Amino acid sequence: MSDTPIHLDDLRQRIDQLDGDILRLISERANCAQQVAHVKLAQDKDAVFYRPEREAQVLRRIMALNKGPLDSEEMARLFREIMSACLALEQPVKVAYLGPEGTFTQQAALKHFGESAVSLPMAAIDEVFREVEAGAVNYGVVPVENSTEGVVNHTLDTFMDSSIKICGEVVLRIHHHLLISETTRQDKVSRIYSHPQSFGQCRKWLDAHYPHAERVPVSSNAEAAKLVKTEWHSAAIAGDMAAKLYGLERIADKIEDRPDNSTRFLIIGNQDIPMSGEDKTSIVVAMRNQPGALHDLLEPFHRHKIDLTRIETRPSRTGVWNYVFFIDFKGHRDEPQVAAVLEEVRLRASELRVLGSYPQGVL
Ligand SMILES: O=C(O)C(=O)C[C@]1(C(=O)O)C=C[C@@H](O)C=C1
Repeated sequence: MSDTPIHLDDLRQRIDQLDGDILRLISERANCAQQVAHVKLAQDKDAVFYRPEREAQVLRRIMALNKGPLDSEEMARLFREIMSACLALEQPVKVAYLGPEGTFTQQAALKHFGESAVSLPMAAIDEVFREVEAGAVNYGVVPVENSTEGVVNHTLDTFMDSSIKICGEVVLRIHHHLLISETTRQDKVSRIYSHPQSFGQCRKWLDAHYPHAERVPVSSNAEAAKLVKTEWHSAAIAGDMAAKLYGLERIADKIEDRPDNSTRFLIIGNQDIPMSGEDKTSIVVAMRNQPGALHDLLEPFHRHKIDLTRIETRPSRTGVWNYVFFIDFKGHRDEPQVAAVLEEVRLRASELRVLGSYPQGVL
């Protein structure tokens, strides 16, 4: 360290200079993105502007290049927003999510697409699927599994009746808080509203701190936050977005039982996504009802050394789908190894649908 004193004014002058440079470079980048849009349109009048595989590559590269002092996730988040704004210049992306406003699903949508995306709340998971299928929005965001509470069955079931594709995934750390409004008598809380999954994730904390409060399940955490506004003896369990949206006070922070509590969301769309280099594939398979069916199904994955990341069984809802398995694994359907496994599985199964190959979540 040199002994020369550092002056605040000098540092601020340097920051002003750097901000000027950053501004110029971001504008140059935005100009490039506009030119990309022209090139895409010249190639195809129905060009798709959002390219998840490219976005994943950009973010991964930034994280690899980063030398600090900002941590790589923080840096990638900044670039996430720059890309989101650049994409909005090409064409604003419209995203439906499981609402209402203030849900974790909205937070996941913004984390994945950035703040420049237009996000639209839907009342139910099926509605998100329908809006995407109808082309009313470009993409949808739905929850699929939570590390504490397990799978969101409704999302998996909806895939069985739909031709929608999976275009991406995003994992969100879920922090729950106990929230009250300005009219709540904090010492008189006798009722707590939340989504059933959130009650499940905060069970031990509630047993220890509010064993006698009535737990009232509602359709979303945001709905819970809204209800608290009108009742002086009630509290809600919800996340930061809902707390901010309804102006509630946090009286207990991060009350989830497991500190690593997280939820995985899927990005759904009508598009096949090219390889990004680090991808996942999701399939749904129906097997004939016979002994050894599951072994037959999994054996090719084992032989080709393909890494399974999840397997779920759902009851079949038609005669054809005796056993239905939802399987996620590492790799892209265009990789020869993966293509070979899919071919083998197709021969053994009574039905196979590839729901999508997509970049593994980066942020
Ligand atoms: O490379 C592209 O295809 C672009 O449109 C540029 C860009 C970017 O800003 O880097 C913007 C949007 C896409 O989703 C991916 C990347």
